[in-house]
Amino acid sequence: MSSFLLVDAILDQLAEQGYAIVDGLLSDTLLQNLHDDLHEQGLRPARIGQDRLRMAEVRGDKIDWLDGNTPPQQEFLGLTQSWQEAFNRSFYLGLNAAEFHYAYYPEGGGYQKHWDNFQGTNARVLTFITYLNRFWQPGDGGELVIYTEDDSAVRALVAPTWGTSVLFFSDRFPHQVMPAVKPRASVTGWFRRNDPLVF
Ligand SMILES: O=C(O)CCC(=O)C(=O)O
Ligand SMILES: [Fe+2]
Repeated sequence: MSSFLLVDAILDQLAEQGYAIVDGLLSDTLLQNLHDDLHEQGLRPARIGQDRLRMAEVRGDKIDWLDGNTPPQQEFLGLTQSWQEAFNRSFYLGLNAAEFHYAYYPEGGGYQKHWDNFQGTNARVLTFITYLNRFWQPGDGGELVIYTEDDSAVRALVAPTWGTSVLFFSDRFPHQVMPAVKPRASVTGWFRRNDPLVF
């Protein structure tokens, strides 16, 4: 499927179920270049919440924010701009910013169940993840578990395989990363609505 049709598929799935799972949104070349770029960056242990505590038992990944300082980051961020416009056109979301980071979970790393907004904020509107694990097999763990909005059951289970992309409305779905048997890499980020009146 062409990437234009995939964006349409994402819009349809988001409208119908609040989340979308697609394969092939990014070209194989871009996936490879992002993968190589991730491994060249000096990733740092991720921090939790506004107090920026580091708690490896809650969240085991290392991250590096994309600032567009390499060609694959520039290409990726350009694509996210066009998607942001499509999301705004379809859903009137008023998205006006986006942020993305590489994430790398070492062997055994996971991320306990959480929502993606810090308490008392709702700037993160849409969560986006693309996985960069070429040889992921059943049994390697690291699945993304998306729970129902009332947090009563599992809604979807996503294996973090090469080129799989996931989007969901950040405020609606609690989710979790199961411990990975092998190191697990991704690009993760958020389309945001930053309130211009709040400083
Ligand atoms: O990598 C994933 O599948 C999800 C990551 C996540 O939930 C997060 O970074 O907030
Ligand atoms: Fe999350």
